Amino acid sequence: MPNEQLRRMDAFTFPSHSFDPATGKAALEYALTGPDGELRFTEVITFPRPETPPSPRTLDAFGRVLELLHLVAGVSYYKAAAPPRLILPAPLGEAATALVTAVYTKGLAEYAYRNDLPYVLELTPTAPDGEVGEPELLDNSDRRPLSTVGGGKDSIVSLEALRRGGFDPVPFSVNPNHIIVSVNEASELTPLAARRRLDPTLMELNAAGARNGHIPVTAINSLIAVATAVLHGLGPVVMSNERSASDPNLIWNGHEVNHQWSKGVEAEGLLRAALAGHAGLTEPYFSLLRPLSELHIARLFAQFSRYDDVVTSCNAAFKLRDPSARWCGNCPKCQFIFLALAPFMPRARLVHIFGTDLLADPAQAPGYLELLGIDAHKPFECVGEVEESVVALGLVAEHPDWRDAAVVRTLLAAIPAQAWTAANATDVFTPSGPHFVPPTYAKALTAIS
Ligand SMILES: CC(=O)N[C@H]1[C@@H](OP(=O)(O)OP(=O)(O)OC[C@H]2O[C@@H](n3ccc(=O)[nH]c3=O)[C@H](O)[C@@H]2O)O[C@H](CO)[C@@H](O)[C@@H]1O[C@H](C)C(=O)N[C@@H](C)C(=O)N[C@@H](CCC(=O)O)C(=O)O
Ligand SMILES: Nc1ncnc2c1ncn2[C@@H]1O[C@H](COP(=O)(O)OP(=O)(O)OP(=O)(O)O)[C@@H](O)[C@H]1O
Repeated sequence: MPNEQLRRMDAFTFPSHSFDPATGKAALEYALTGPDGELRFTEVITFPRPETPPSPRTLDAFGRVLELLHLVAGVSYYKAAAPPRLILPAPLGEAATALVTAVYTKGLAEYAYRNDLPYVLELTPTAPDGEVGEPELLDNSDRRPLSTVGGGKDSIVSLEALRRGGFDPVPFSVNPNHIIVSVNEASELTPLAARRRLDPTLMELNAAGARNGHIPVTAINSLIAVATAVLHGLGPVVMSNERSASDPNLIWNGHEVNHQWSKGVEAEGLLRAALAGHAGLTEPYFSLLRPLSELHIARLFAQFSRYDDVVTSCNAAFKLRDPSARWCGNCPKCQFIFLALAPFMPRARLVHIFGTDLLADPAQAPGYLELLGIDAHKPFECVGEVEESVVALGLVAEHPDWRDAAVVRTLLAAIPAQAWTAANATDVFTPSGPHFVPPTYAKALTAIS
């Protein structure tokens, strides 16, 4: 479909969704509609099937989570045209409406900013009038937790914290690639996995120059994880989203633009409320690492060496097409994580993990200046706060392995005195800030501290 037709699309709708318990397949249908006709998409999610057939009650709760997933996963297709109207298929309660509205506005804020579509930040979904049935309560909070694994250091810290805290976690991933498979193998835990297949039409539209951009993928993965936990009679989904994920990159037209919005604490609260209000789940989902800074998590990760040959946080390794084998060694996320881990491990170990020494390579200095807040805004990537980078730089400057590294010398010469003052005022190693960690799970974090 030519791009002019796509740009005339005036509504995005959710025609239907279905689930087949015999195959574990859910089909989520979407449509862009406009004066030139309709463009349909089907996303297919294949859930792992439980050993014993789920009860009607379980299937009812699962179906309600699937309703939320249907609405949230539409962002991938909405963004190909960004029409002004979002038309929901059925009446929706307050908490679920708040989640869906936020996912299409705050979750798409970076996309709106980069494509210069300010109205996306103000989208208001419409739904047919009608009563919304109250869900039956489902309390699985005492069952084994499902702990998501993304291949990076954060999920590894959670997995190990849960294990040491005696929680017997089940690792879970959506579309696990070779990195995630290797991390799971290194953990020696038996994982569950779901498959997610985007409609191939989306790739054709992208190739033809349709609108494209960042989407709140963590909200989608989170709901797939919660649906899987419900289907398998498991307990809460444990995420590994840190404190700094809630920090915006910039303000645009009076709105916060946060690349990591769906990893932030606001999204976590909205998701929990929607799962309670719409599906009756009492303790469905929380981030264990929420009170911690990235630098604190890096320090905790350093104590686990069994993942050194496999851990990979670089997003380039998770692309659907042409992924890098492991760390690309040249993006803000690689740069940040290298600096964050450097104070807490010998240089030889870190260079082994990354396959390269970023702090010895002068070409990396400009990227580090951005991370330190000296040039431009915080990059649109999963990186920590500017103060965390400054604290890490202060620590490597005193570390015998790192203090003479070329990039460390360059950065120390460039950093203004006020940056040190601001960083000294923040205690990055003291847990703080709002979180939803249930009291029973608090011991998991103390077990690895
Ligand atoms: C791996 C990655 O960073 N992908 C982003 C990239 O996509 P690219 O075109 O380079 O390659 P693919 O990932 O193979 O995707 C192909 C196209 O498919 C569409 N798409 C993909 C996944 C999906 O869930 N929905 C989709 O619509 C999209 O049109 C792709 O072009 O650039 C894209 C455009 O900016 C991004 O949308 C891709 O981001 C992925 C959705 C992704 O998984 N990104 C995570 C690595 C990511 O950004 N994580 C954030 C968490 C943010 C959050 O709030 O959840 C983070 O680590 O900070
Ligand atoms: N493919 C996936 N399936 C399920 N959950 C995922 C997947 N990828 C990431 N996640 C989860 O989403 C959250 C954010 O992912 P993120 O990439 O920041 O974490 P990570 O891979 O654990 O660590 P790092 O920040 O070092 O990359 C984490 O809780 C992670 O477990």
